[in-house]
Amino acid sequence: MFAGEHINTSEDRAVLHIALRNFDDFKIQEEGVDEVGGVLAHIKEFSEAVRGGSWKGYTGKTINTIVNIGIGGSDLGPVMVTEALKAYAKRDLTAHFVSNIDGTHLAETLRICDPERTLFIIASKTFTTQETITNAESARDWFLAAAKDKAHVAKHFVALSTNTKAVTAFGIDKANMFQFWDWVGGRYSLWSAIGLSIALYIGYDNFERLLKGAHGMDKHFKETPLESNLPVLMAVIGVWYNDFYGSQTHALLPYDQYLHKFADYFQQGDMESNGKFVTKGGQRVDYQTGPIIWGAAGTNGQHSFYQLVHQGTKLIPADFLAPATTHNPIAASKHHRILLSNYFAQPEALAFGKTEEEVRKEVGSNASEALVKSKVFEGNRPSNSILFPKMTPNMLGALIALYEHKIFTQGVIWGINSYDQMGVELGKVLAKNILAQLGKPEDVKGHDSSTTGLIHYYQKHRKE
Ligand SMILES: O=P(O)(O)OC[C@H]1O[C@@H](O)[C@@H](O)[C@@H](O)[C@@H]1O
Repeated sequence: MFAGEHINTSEDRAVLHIALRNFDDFKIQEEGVDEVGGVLAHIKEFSEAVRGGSWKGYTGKTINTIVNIGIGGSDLGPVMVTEALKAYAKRDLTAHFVSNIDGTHLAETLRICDPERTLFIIASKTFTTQETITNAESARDWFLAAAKDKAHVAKHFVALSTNTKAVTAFGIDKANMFQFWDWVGGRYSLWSAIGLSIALYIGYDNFERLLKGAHGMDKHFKETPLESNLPVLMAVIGVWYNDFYGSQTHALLPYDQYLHKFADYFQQGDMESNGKFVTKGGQRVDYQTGPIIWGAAGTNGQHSFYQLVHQGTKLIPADFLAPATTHNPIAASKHHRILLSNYFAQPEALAFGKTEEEVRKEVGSNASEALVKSKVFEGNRPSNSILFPKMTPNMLGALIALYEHKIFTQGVIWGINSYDQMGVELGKVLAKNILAQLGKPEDVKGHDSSTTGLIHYYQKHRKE
């Protein structure tokens, strides 16, 4: 990775998100790497103009709302990071994220936007993603219904993409396009121009601190001996439980409300990277690869799915994450102390459980055998605890990079390509074919009886 080799073999590409946060330490040769600084300067200049109020909308008003339109890697990173670093946000600037093709997502967002004061950020590496382009076109129609003149689009639409041709064809000025490169994978792109909404929301200096935090982890990963290398340790522990204990999933459990999108983010980061059954050499693997990633912010999960984690029949390794200091020490930090006492208690309970003997002592000799058994915790359930000083931009950068390199290391051990995503293609092709058949029942051809029946039902019952 650090040598710029084309480790994304199926697409013949280098994998260089590390170059986006390099700050001149590593020597990396690849086309575009020397343009990174220029794009960062563009992000800085633009975000400062919008935040400072010198960038004006078509009626001369300042921008108070940003709407990022993107999906997958062009959405989840900015969503997760802007939530995680809300404590650093410019509170008079609201950020919305529209991703779903379901018109409800855009319609409900536009309902609370003022066209005179809204900036749309069209985020798409390829600029061909159906959801994003359709949402962007509808947002432009909504904007022009108020602004009338197409020339005003330049003040309210910017693009983040590798595809200059498609961006200019959409009508966005080249000057308002923020470039990145094909060696940045979508799910590793929040460090690139895709992070523009982050810079707008928390300020460029904080965005740069995020990059520097990640860079620190990159150096740790590259230079630290394996036995004390954090991403490597997390990777091999994960492989151990996944491949030798048959655990199917891995839970991400942040005890920090600001990290409530962390599991969603790494659901794509990990599952799209390592959800592969074929090795780089084209062999079907005869071992398990990427786990199912899921989770929720503590303590909410405790009152929901932890029952199964503690006493179910599945082994669920989990990461518990928490900040020692909170940004919101309300009630003299009483909330945070309660939160952290739960954070400390859960891994302990999972590891050591509660024996039958302990239960008997607790319930007394009159309790039924069934009651005694139901209160036993077998224990020996594994978890990692990650405790950090505070949720700062720098810390978040390091934390994200830690997981990125864990995923990379696991991919290497499993011999798979963590940087393509062929598995998302089939559904896209089938949906395109079906879209063209939705008009009349007689157009519906070439499907199984279940699919044909469903489409016919829709055609009979739709009211448009
Ligand atoms: O940024 P664009 O090109 O719109 O892609 C958005 C997303 O598309 C999906 O199909 C996946 O391939 C993701 O990895 C990607 O992040």
